[in-house]
Amino acid sequence: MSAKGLTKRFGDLTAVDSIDLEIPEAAIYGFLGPNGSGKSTAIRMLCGLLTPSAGEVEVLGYKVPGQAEKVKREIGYMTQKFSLYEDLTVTENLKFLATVYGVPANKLKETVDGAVERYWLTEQRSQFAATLSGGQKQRLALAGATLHRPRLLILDEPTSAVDPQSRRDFWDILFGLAEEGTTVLVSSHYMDEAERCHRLAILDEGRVVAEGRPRDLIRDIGAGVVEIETSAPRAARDCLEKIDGVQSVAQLGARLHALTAKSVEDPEGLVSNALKQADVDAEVATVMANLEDVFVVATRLNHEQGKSNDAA
Ligand SMILES: Nc1ncnc2c1ncn2[C@@H]1O[C@H](COP(=O)(O)OP(=O)(O)OP(=O)(O)O)[C@@H](O)[C@H]1O
Repeated sequence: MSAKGLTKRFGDLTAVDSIDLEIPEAAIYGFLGPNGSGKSTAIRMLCGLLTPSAGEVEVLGYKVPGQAEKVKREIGYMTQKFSLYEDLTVTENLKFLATVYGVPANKLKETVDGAVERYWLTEQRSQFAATLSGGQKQRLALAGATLHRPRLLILDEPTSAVDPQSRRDFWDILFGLAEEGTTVLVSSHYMDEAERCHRLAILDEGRVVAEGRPRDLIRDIGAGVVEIETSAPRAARDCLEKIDGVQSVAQLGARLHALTAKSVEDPEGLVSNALKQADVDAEVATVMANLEDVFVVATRLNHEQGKSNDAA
């Protein structure tokens, strides 16, 4: 599927600003970005749920917005605030949804049983939805969103509020669906989740600021990444933020990551000398970037370009 010049304006606000995308089929494609960066709006336009202000989309062989109605029949959609009937059991929920999707009566049992098994809900099949754990509820919601075997599955921040194991289980299921040919669009602000996508677009203020396979984005970050381990992170940060060539300093767990400009030839030396001069005890090492670093560099560039466009 592809998008060209896709734009959405809400009054004065440009929520999605002329984005171009090429999304491979049968892959998991991620949208990563902070709150309000336009992920949901972009995804909703891509699958025909929201009419663009400008631009064109080609999806599942259809043109959007013209053929949006046709696309809608072939998508499964699950958002963070999925709704289940809490006072119906797992199988009753699925039976109800299958009926809504128009699964014929003689196929209902087979469809529901298949979903129960595939989404690891066999033990809970007679349990009321209200009594399921967060991860089980989420699998039930996904089972519901895929009962009609959609070719395109849209997941809008699907794994907020579930634990890491449930998140991993959920992703195992997604990989299975993609292998069978489903295209999955997923929005997230979790880096670990974004890292699992086959490809991803990083959005900032409605623009695509980086796009590609996670490992390529990491390899091509265009910045030096220096990891700092210290018992005085605040002092280290204060010191490094004043140094020319250091573009940003972010705390990642117990460590700091300093990102240095492309032009800096010896990032580790620069950081290490600055800390020594400021009397901050620290261990310093050059490390591979991670997606969070990529995200920081890409959004920073976007803001700098925005500022220079404003000044021009
Ligand atoms: N129907 C609407 N009317 C007016 N403004 C809207 C509407 N939908 C979205 N917006 C605005 O468009 C911008 C992008 O919103 P969007 O929901 O696409 O961001 P997001 O990246 O998905 O954010 P989040 O991670 O919080 O879901 C926001 O500033 C939001 O307030």
